[in-house]
Amino acid sequence: MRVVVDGVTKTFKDKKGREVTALSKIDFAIDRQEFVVLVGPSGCGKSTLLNIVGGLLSPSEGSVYFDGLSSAGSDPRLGIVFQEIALLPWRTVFENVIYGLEEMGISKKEQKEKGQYYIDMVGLTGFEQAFPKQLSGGMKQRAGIARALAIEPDLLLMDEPFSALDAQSRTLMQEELLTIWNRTKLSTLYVTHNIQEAVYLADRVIVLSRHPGKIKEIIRIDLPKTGRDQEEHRIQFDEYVKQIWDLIRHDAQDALKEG
Ligand SMILES: Nc1ncnc2c1ncn2[C@@H]1O[C@H](COP(=O)(O)OP(=O)(O)OP(=O)(O)O)[C@@H](O)[C@H]1O
Repeated sequence: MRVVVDGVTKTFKDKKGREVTALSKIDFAIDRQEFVVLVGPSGCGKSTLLNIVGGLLSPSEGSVYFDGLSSAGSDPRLGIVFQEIALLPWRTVFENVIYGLEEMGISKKEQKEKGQYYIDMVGLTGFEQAFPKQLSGGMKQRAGIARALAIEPDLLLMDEPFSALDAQSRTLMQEELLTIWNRTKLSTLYVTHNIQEAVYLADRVIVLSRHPGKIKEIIRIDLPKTGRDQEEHRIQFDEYVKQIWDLIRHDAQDALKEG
């Protein structure tokens, strides 16, 4: 799916009833089979923007288009993965993964085939009958990804999906996500505040600044999609990280002061 975000502005009312502009005149596109990462300091509006694209929030101004048509509210063609994966605790991994398929009303046989296919894809084979409380953080995240993929969405939205994981699990999940992405080639919008993660995953990185959230720069990561972390690409990889950090540093310092 091709996504166009056109002139999106979002204002909220703060506790004192004053208008706060969280996002101001945001324009960008996500091409078919493109992995776009939104990066920026705390409070720059990354989650707000992702929620607007996902139809969970409506913009104050501007529009979002899916394949040229104005999007309206939640759309069955979207798969969404949040930081806190809300698996249903009384359902097994398998039952959680097929949740969206049940809602779509497809046959039991197809639910079983698709559910198993995506459970295998995320590396949870053997855990079909486990309950969420029996899973590690990384496994829960895998189950959440399988659930989002099972509906075979046209657009995948991910909001800091690995930020609750320890550093090692996070690295492994990033690798795994790229492997999965290479198989599905889904148009993806991914939010993170982790610059290395952005450079590792993205075709393009959109750097946002804060107060109000605006696009500061869009950077194409001109490295092969797999093996970016290998020695031969290290200098270029580090240059991208530095370039993005230089764009964010000032805002990040301000965010830190404001707490
Ligand atoms: N429901 C809301 N009501 C009022 N203000 C809000 C609301 N949601 C977000 N904001 C404000 O909008 C701005 C952007 O918030 P948002 O959560 O999108 O930023 P973010 O970049 O995702 O931050 P973080 O990295 O800390 O999650 C912030 O100033 C935030 O306080």
